[in-house]
Amino acid sequence: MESTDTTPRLKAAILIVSDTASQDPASDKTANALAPILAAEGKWETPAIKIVPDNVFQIQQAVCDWTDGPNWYNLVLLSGGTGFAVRDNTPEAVSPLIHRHAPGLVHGMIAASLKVTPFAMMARPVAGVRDKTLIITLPGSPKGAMENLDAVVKLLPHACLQTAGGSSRTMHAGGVKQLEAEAGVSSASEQRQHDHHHDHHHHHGHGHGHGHVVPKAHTSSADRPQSNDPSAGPNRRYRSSPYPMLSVEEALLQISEHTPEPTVIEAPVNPSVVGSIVAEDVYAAEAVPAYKASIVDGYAVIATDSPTGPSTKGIFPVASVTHANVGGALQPLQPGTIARITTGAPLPPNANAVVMVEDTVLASSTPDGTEEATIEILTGDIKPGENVREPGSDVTLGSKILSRGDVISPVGGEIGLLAASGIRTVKVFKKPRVGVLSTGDELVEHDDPRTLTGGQIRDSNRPSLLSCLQAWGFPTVDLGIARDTPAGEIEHALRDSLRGVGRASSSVDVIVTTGGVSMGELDLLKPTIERSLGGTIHFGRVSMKPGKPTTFATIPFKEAATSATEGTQQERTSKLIFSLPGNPASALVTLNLFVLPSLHKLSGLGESSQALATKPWMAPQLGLPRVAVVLTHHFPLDPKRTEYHRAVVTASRSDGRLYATSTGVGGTGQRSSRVGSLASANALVVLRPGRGVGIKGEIVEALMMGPVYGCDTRLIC
Ligand SMILES: Nc1nc2c(c(=O)[nH]1)N[C@H]1C(S)=C(S)[C@@H](COP(=O)(O)OP(=O)(O)OC[C@H]3O[C@@H](n4cnc5c(N)ncnc54)[C@H](O)[C@@H]3O)O[C@H]1N2
Ligand code: MOO
Ligand SMILES: [Mg+2]
Repeated sequence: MESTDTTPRLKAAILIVSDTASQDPASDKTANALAPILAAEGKWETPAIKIVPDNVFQIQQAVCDWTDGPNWYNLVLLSGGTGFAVRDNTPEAVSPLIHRHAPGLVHGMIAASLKVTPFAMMARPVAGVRDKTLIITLPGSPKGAMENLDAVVKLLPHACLQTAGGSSRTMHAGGVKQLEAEAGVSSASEQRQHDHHHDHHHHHGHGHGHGHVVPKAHTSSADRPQSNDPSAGPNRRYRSSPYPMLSVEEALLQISEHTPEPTVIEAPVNPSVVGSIVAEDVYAAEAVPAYKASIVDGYAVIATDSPTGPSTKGIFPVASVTHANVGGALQPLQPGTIARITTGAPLPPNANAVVMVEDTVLASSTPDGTEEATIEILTGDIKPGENVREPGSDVTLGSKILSRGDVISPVGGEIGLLAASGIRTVKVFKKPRVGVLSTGDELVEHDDPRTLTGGQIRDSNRPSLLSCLQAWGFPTVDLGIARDTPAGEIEHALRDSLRGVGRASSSVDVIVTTGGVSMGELDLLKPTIERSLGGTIHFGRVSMKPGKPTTFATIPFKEAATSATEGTQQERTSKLIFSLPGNPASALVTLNLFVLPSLHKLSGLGESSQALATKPWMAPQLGLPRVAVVLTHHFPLDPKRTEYHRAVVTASRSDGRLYATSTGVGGTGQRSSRVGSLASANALVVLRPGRGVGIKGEIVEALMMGPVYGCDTRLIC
């Protein structure tokens, strides 16, 4: 049936899910069987076709390529992987992507297949809407796929138009009745009854309620807690967190275990490499100095050790002049003459020492009066080698100048050494790129000039977290604000940042989000990570104050890696996501405590142990430096959670110790909503849980977030 109207055609895509066909595309017969069924309707463009293996992540990525972003398709059909075999996981891949399920289509397809074979009972199809795209899974066999598509194909244009936001009035005018007639479906009112009848198929709650068994941390994936299903509604949400409460140490261990090894890049020797860790020992490409050089401004002479040799004392003709950067070959110095020389300039051949200009006087000038003719040297005990740098005496050609694990510090010493030794590029560990996303319906850009209304608040987490990350030297991407509603906005923002589209021009390695990790019905991060992105939450609660609901997860991710020998190839990696609490002090404290060590590991700081042999006094340190501090007053203790109390640490000049003073005790001082508790703070004082207070004068551990600027004036410095 050829279409005679001129309305734009709908876009369809077919994803063949099959390990076999992905190895041998010619073995697939289903795509070619399905395309003519769509073509016969006259309403579809020629479908796009792609083949992937039975791999959840690859299926999801292929579907999202067709549903997300500006080039979305009206219809995505998947074929294969819907049965009971172990590798059949298409429904598991597609379900989390669906925002609104369409069980009617599923019933329709199964009913049609049951007329042909009872095996239809073993099909597990999924259908529903993601954004503006209708997604339907079909069986893998050409025959089964055709039967299923035949059962629903007449409805699809109408369904897709509604999905895409078309008005039902214009669509009705365009012939929904005709479509219904063609499809042989019931009238709209009958359809409503039908839907109602089958409504119980919506919303599969997981049945975890109060009193469910809380699994032990990280035994097996089957034991892992599962987040709330947000679509189940607030009356079905958990009333106690399913995530085990980890200690900070256990949480750090999880982070260390799941943070990938650092990757190596070749970087130019310039300020952009500061803060990087050297990945391969570096050997001097040039000697420093490359020639015999003067250390002072004066006169190059021929000195001798022999008591009977000629003295350097006396009047000598100035035979030549050498400046730094002298061009061409130097004339050898003749015995009995001297050569004027500047600091750093090469000595002429035969010269072996330099007399400082301060140890000489002018004896005579040239006839025109402009130049030195003879100079009197006042000292007779100049030794060979005096005031001379031998070639390679600062850096020997080929000697090791930096070791794997060394930090290229902002002090400038390492950059200087590399530059001096003729090193133009250096192998370092790649600094991770960090994306920062704020979540929450209440958030307003901090610089929005409008007056806040209702429950609106300024987004203070994003600027504060981005500033902190940049100050640590990591490249950052501002991922903006994702709203809790409409559903899917957080998921889209996370997917885009992983794929390097939208605000992230290239893919980020680590995502930091704030907000939405606790127990509220709009706390969507955990379910989004687990259910929509197929991620694994390694912890979702930590026994600490502030920061209790801090969440750490990995998301499987496949990215193209280019290898010089094999061209572009696919490589499986995972990305890290730190979902920090929304309370501003909690967000900043947990960024310092949990995100920094992971970024340090990704940057190769853990490799510094290699450099330890040469620097035994320096233990490699991931995360904030730990020091001992003396409390200048009583600090209240939390009975249950370890507290990271924001404090100003100062150094005493009199006893050399560090002293900690709280940024605010009592009242609202350390409240996790009060970001002001971090203003002026340079340390987190670690207070283990207990009764009463940490007593004035007690020595406790503190984590240094910033430099020690002041000395403690109350402590006699
Ligand atoms: N029933 C329970 N409620 C809460 C618990 C709990 O265990 N049981 N934990 C509390 C703790 S502790 C924290 S911390 C917070 C964490 O909250 P969420 O991570 O879920 O964050 P939100 O609910 O989205 O927001 C909390 C708070 O922070 C403000 N916020 C959010 N984003 C920003 C931002 N970008 N800039 C500034 N402020 C932000 C938000 O407006 C809220 O006021 O949960 C407790 N609740
Ligand atoms: O643990 Mo929350 O971060 O205190 O308020
Ligand atoms: Mg919340």
